Amino acid sequence: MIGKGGYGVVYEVVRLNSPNTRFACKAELALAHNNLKTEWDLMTLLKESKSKHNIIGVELGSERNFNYIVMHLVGPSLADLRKTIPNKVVLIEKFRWRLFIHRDVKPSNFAIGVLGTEEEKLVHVLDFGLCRNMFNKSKELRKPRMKAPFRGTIPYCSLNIHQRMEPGRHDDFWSLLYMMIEFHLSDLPWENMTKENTKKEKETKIDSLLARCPPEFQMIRCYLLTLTYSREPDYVKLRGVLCQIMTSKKFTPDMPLDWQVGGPHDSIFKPLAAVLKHKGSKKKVNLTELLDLPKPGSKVYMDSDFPHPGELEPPRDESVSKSDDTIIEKEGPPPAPKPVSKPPTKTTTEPPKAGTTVSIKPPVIPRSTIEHNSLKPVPVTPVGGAHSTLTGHHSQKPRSIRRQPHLKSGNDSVKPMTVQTMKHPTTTATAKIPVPAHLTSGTGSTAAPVMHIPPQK
Ligand SMILES: Nc1ncnc2c1ncn2[C@@H]1O[C@H](COP(=O)(O)OP(=O)(O)OP(=O)(O)O)[C@@H](O)[C@H]1O
Repeated sequence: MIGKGGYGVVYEVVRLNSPNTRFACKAELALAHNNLKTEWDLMTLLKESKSKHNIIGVELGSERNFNYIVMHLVGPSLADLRKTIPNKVVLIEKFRWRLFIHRDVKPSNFAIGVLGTEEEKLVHVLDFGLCRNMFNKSKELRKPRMKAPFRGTIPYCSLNIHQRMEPGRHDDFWSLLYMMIEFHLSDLPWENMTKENTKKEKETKIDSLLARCPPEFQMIRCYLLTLTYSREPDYVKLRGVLCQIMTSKKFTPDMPLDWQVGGPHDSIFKPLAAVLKHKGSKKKVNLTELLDLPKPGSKVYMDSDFPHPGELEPPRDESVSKSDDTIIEKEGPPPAPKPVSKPPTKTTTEPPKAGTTVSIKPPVIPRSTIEHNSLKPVPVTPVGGAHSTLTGHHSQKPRSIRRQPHLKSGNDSVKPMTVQTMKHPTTTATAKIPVPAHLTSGTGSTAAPVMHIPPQK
């Protein structure tokens, strides 16, 4: 297991007939709304852009009460890196969304490429389960809903989202700004607070936090305050300000990154570098080309280029929708998983046919010694492999809220989980999947979920 989110688990997997090539497999309990299908559709769409920052999906499938995606493996997330690197410096590369908003921008949803490969210089965006298309079929901006259900992760969501306003493109940038503050100052004061207290802190602490950050952070904040749902962010301007932070810190694209050989923390990361092949490792990555930093003499953004809070009241968003093409996203408990008809009684020890199965555990290198018998933080000792979770503190990460199961109680903590064992139908491989308690109690099925990855067509 290499990652765990609020709704599923991510494993490093290998195809049995080619055990040296590793992939990642994200598995989730099948609910009425298949988030992994949304994620898959986005991956497919992004593939067209041929951006090196995309994660390539290999297979989408479902088996009994699980859905899964097999995708290219990446390295540690920025959340993992931040916990590992003492002075917590991370570079943020460019990214731009044209049609979709992510709605869950946070450090654990960005990951560098596999350590020790060319892609360790890239940052990939993960987890498209909450993405939303801002445009309808006629390519018009969808009308904002009067009230939008809470989606995202409390410490990183914007104040608009706290107020249940329709999330827009600027809200992803607010989350990015909170992330940048966190990286710069080591933490956010509201990290473990309730939703209500987090909102208050975000309202009252932002000035004092920004006073301790590079001046460009305040510029970004002032600019974001002028944006609304329908006002498209000026990506060139925002990128210009981000690049300016790089230049003012004297970072250059050819500098070794913190985790690279020759970088300030290579001794921590060297032992974790890739020892096995993974898909995509042959790509060459030229950061100078990719970052395309402004040439000397280009515009330098000043404080005066941005309105100050209070100087420009952002206009309220225009009309809200009465009934339009907006997908109705309900807030409230998710439906119980569909009852599963009798689990198969047939167990066979026949060897799997070549190319037809994917093992749940990589048989080549033992990664960690996690026993998922509770959701308490489990110490993980990385023992090798291209990717490492580094700290193993998955269960402490702030989790995304999709269809929030516990809103009525006003409690923002994550629901406890129980463990179900996934048995591979044709081999003896098993893996334990933590399952949120609200999905196993009551009318839900208690049958052990079974995961079988069908042959690739
Ligand atoms: N392709 C991948 N390769 C390697 N690790 C991955 C990959 N995809 C996800 N992970 C790891 O698994 C973690 C959880 O994945 P993801 O965010 O997609 O799950 P989630 O259930 O949607 O989580 P959350 O509730 O926190 O949003 C990530 O932070 C990352 O460390």
